[in-house]
Amino acid sequence: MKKVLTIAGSDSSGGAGIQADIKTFSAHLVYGMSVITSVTAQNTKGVLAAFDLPKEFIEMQIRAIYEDIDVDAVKIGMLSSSEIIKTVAKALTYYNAKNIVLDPVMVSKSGFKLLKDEAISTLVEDLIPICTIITPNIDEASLMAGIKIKNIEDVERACQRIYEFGAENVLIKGGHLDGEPIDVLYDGKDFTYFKGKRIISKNTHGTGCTLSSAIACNLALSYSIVDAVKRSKEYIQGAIENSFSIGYGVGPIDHFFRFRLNKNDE
Ligand SMILES: Nc1ncnc2c1ncn2[C@@H]1O[C@H](COP(=O)(O)OP(=O)(O)O)[C@@H](O)[C@H]1O
Ligand SMILES: Cc1ncc(COP(=O)(O)OP(=O)(O)O)c(N)n1
Repeated sequence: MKKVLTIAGSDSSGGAGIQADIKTFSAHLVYGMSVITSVTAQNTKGVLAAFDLPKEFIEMQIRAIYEDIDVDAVKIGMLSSSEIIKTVAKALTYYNAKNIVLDPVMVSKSGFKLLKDEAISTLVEDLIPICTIITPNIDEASLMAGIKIKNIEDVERACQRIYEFGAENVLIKGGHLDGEPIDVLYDGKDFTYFKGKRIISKNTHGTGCTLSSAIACNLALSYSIVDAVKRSKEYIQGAIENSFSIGYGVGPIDHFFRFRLNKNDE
């Protein structure tokens, strides 16, 4: 059984963060584990508050796992401060962690800041260089690359700029550009384009968390980077197609659509 770890924040409403990651791991039939960095009070309407765990306790959780269990891949999500980023980077370097997938979570869809502005440079300097792949959305890529992204040419330039920070691969997600969602992968040499079909749905809570977790699962399952992204893109497409409403705001996607015999299964 492959073993995959998420280091991320908790979403009380279950659509994003640790909860989305663990659901994705289960749907990929890998064994899921978690290191919680922050606890958010969150629902489909937005994030009410976030409470960071002490860095010593985050380090202790990482130690508990790596000193006992062989981790096949690790996905990193919400790390809200420079202090937490440095703690995670140092621990993963110490344990020689492999298959590191970084979703550089900055702001929730509802507009709540999940990463302090002053910590972006720490993310770039301390964490990106140890990552197998980083998966920013358009806004996150714009901020890191210092490029206003409006089209695919801008996406390609941003990929190259972020690659220079030291990640092995850069995947810029195209969900927030007009038209069909195209995600662009750059490995320092070639660009690969992953085209999706835009689904008109208000229920897209946790799409970024889910895509990065699926990539971690597929890397753990020994797929190449290109195949891992291709399979994860197919997975997110199906999960959004089967998204559903709970609450009054942005509802979740269906992590388990492949397991349902028909659409009316509860
Ligand atoms: N409406 C949509 N229809 C189909 N795919 C989408 C849609 N919105 C986002 N995606 C896909 O979901 C993944 C997450 O993308 P994105 O929404 O850009 O990231 P984030 O959730 O981090 O803001 C990407 O693979 C993107 O192409
Ligand atoms: C605890 C926590 N982590 C990450 C996010 C952001 O999730 P993401 O999939 O990038 O997008 P939205 O769910 O915000 O649409 C979050 N909200 N909470």
